[in-house]
Amino acid sequence: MATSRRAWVVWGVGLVAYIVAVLHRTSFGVSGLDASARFGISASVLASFVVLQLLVYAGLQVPVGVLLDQIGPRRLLIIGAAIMAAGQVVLAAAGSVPVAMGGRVLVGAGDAMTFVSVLRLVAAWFPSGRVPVMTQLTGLIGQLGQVLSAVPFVAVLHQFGWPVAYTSAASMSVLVVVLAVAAIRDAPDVRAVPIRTGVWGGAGRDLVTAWKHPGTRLGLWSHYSTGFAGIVFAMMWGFPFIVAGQGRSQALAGTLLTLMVLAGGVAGPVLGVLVTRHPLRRSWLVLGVVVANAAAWTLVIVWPGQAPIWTLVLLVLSLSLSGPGSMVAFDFARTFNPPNRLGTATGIVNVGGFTAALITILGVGIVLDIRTGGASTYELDDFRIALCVHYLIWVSGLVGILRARRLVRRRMAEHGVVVPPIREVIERRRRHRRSQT
Ligand SMILES: N[C@@H](Cc1c[nH]cn1)C(=O)NCC(=O)O
Repeated sequence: MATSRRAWVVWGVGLVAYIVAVLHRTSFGVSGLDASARFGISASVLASFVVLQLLVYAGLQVPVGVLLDQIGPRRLLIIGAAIMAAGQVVLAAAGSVPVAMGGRVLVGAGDAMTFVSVLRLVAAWFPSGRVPVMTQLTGLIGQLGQVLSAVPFVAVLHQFGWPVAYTSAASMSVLVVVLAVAAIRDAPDVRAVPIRTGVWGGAGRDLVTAWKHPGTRLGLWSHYSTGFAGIVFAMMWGFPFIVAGQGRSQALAGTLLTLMVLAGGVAGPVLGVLVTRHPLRRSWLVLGVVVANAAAWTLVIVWPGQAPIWTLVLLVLSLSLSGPGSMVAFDFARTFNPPNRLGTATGIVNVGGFTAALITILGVGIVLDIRTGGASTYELDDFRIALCVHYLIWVSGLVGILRARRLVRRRMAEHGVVVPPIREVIERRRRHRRSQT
């Protein structure tokens, strides 16, 4: 299947929808100080907005995935954009914490519908060999939304104030609705992807079948183990750790976070190409990302006293693999499930990283609170202990990956596909190379 011009247009509009979703997702974080002043709230209440939003996002992934298989990506994307626009309008007008939280719930709900819809469009419109790279590019370019919230959104906020900033963010989603209505179709040949509009009876069965396939669970555990570390660092604890824990400047913290996004821009396409070239070795890519993340954090955590800058650079370079690594998980969902169950399977996979991030953000916060007795004056040693929550996720994730991988390989062997152990492959290649010299 060749890629048509229409495919690029559909992907382009889907991508704009995802960029705008990431803009909405991150807009509250960048207006934290203004939010504190506007609603008179403390840092912990502010953090609870992030937690609530992640909770709604993660909690809706499975129902949204099921819905995607029923109504198709075009409609779901449009509904998601409309809900996010409503959420940002509510926030623009909010004068109290409960109303503002209601706005964030709507944003989290609409956001939950966007990424899975775009991935479904990618799978439907692009040849399968191109899907891993297009998936990586989608995840990668989507993060531009974070830049849009950090720069133009903050500029409008400070120039024209809270209501104007949030209303203009809402208007971006109205634009997405218009573009999606005009340009998006579920698939090149709608009959090629059976969207079972109105057939809800099979949804529960699909959910069970998708879950029962070990390939879906391999995706879930892969997303869980790789995706969370980057989210935790970027959305919550990276900045405070560098500034309050490591005693570095805010400028350096900002530079390191930017470096993480830029390095992710290189890592994403590289991982996409590796997945295309070595589809039977995807789990090793995932395991490599987990080991790289854990090793870099361990180095920084055990370093006596303030860690040198090069270790912090190494940490953010390693964490830049987190987002792209988690995209490999969606490839498991895609290749182990038929198109009519892909939304459900993608939703299940996407629960992983966001749930793990939620647990870690809360866990680190709780340990910090216990250590400091609730005062928000954190020392390096407090962070050292609190950040160990990461290991719980890595260990449980690795167990999940290895168990699901064993079941996947057993199932593949039943269908005549035997994946030779990596040691055997390396040895075979070494012997082959020796015989040629
Ligand atoms: N892994 C992320 C996206 C990503 C890719 N590269 C950096 N981040 C993911 O799972 N995204 C889902 C979403 O809704 O953003």
